Amino acid sequence: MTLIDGKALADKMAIELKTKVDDLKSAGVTPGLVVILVGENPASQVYVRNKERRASAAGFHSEVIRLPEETTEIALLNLIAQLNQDDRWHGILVQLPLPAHISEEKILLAIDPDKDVDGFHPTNMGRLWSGNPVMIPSTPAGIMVMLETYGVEVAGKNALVIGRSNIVGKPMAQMLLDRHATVTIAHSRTKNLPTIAKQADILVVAIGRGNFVTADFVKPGAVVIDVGMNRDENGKLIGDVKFDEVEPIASLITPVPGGVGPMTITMLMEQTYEAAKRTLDK
Ligand SMILES: Nc1nc(=O)c2c([nH]1)NC[C@@H]1CN(c3ccc(C(=O)N[C@@H](CCC(=O)O)C(=O)O)cc3)C=[N+]21
Repeated sequence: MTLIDGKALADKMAIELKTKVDDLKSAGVTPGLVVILVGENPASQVYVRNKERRASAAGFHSEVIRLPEETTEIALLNLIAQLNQDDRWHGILVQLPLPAHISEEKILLAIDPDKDVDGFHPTNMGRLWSGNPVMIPSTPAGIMVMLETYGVEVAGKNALVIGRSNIVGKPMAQMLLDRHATVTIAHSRTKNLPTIAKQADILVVAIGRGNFVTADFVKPGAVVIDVGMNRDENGKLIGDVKFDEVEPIASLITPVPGGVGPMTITMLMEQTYEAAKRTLDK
């Protein structure tokens, strides 16, 4: 069996989370997650609906604030300031990408780092890179849980991360490094990528190009994690890895859909729960 079933793991963790949330509620705290969605990006609509469903299934207090495309930067900053002060919310998530007239950097800086469930605030990035993670990006966090659950040895292994975004590639590299992998980060300017990829025991692909990784990139027995979310010419969801070709070579591989995506949402929920629990210690 070579498949890493992210959907099944997410469903299992959701049941366990519900129990933990019930206990926290008995102690007087209901985890609260608020998601802000600006504009009409159709892909964002799907993700946000999934988050909403998972949050209410876990027994969270949850709300999606939908704002029109023409919302100004200052209006969004004011809203965030207000949510930062509101004790009902333990997690604040601003769905990316934002419309071009709003600075993502300014918006991410405005979120209280202790409520930044995405872990995108520079304070949280710094905490992660200095070995004191608090809120961490959900996609790589979910990948680490999948590796652990499927018994993948990370220490001493060659890990290659293809993609260098702040959201996936960079935090992924740091989390693998923290678990003692030898980490390489490759990207669009990397030369001889198939040759480098063939050295990897663990290959994480987050480059955003459909079917980019083919059989000639993959060392026999490698663990292949596909973060890609692309649409093919028929509108079908496809990953960055050519699954049918790579699956027979890999020892473990994540499918798209049903792999990394559901675990991303699970980790958002877990981190909101953890943030809510921390308020008990204050
Ligand atoms: N501030 C912010 N935080 C995010 O975490 C964030 C974001 N912005 N912007 C967009 C990306 C993308 N993302 C996904 C989450 C779940 C699935 C997911 O559940 N995918 C399902 C299928 C979904 C489908 O069928 O379209 C799967 O892979 O099985 C996908 C993508 C979170 N993102």
